[in-house]
Amino acid sequence: MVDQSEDRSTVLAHDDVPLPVPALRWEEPPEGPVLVLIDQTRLPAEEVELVCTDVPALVEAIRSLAVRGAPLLGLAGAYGVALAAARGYDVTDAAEQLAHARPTAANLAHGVRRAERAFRAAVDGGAEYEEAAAVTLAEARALHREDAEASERMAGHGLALLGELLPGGGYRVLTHCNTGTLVSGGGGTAFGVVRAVHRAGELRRLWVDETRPLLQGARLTAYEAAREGMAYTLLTDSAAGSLFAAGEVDAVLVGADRIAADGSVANKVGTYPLAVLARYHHVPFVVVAPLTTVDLTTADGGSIELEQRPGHEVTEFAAPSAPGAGAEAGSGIPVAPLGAQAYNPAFDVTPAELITAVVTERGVISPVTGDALAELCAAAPPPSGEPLPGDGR
Ligand SMILES: CSC[C@@H](O)[C@@H](O)C(=O)COP(=O)(O)O
Repeated sequence: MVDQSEDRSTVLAHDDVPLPVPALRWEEPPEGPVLVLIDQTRLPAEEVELVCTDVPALVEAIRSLAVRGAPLLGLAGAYGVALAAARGYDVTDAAEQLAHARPTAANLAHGVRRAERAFRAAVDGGAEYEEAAAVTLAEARALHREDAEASERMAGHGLALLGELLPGGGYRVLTHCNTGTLVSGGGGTAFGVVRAVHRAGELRRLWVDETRPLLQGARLTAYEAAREGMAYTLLTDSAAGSLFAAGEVDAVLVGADRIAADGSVANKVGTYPLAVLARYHHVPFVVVAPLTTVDLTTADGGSIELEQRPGHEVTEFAAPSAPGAGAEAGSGIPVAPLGAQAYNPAFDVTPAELITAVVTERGVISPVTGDALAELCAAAPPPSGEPLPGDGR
């Protein structure tokens, strides 16, 4: 399969409209179905669409973070399988490539396996190939709708929770990474709650961690906050401590990439230090995530595979919005001596005991324990909790 991704080089004309600009959509031009993504590596300087016509192109978009964030990775995975089916590629091979494109977000393998199971069930049930492809696409669309609904429910639960934790309103919320419309079929996870707080007139300030090294906070959350008309302030990740010490943070809201059975949460690197700071300063630390992020097959935080990214993301500054910026060592501006070693985990793990509450579409867990998580999932266990044949984890 040849990488046929195409930079449509369209600067989207959405500057004057609030998000949601769909971060991902399915299109069926005469040449065949495609998955259209907003290239998140080029935001905020340019809103450029990336058109994926095959699975290797989508895998590359996932690895390069053109498409990113746990819930959106789930959708990309499911639509990727649908794309493989619709274009007549080997679905099993496509599912393997997609499921392992990045290791930490539970949603990716969940979305892939859900679509793959739908395809298999259709084929095993005697469906013609085209019909099975249509079933697979319908499954991806169903996941998309469910994710949008989950966003809405989490926003409602999160808003109510903040009202209980912090009576009086007028919150100063600190967030990390990017968790809004750009990562979801709907309004997002933690940022979805922030938006609900803002729309309720209760957001005094959004503190946005820049989120080193790839600046998802500075480039993406600030972009979403600006479009929502929020009062927001950007800070370097290392400035968070002094902000807590000054009493300027009322609550921390973050998303999650994988929640283990013991309630430990893997999220963007830098989340764990915020949880430690929040505990020391008696500030609520709240995780917002759909049940597709819960992985009951991973026993504890120590068993979560944490993606390690290339050192050049730390030793070089990528020029924002240059096509493929930062993708290759040597393509950015060096900020360290040549040959410097860099430690660059993409995620860290926050233990359950540091988390005030986990907000899901099905309700809020607080205190966060493995038992409470299992109970929440028990009514209808999240599909991500099922063993995933061939998932290799
Ligand atoms: C989008 S909700 C939670 C997480 O996916 C988010 O906080 C995050 O860590 C994303 O990491 P990224 O490496 O940008 O995909």
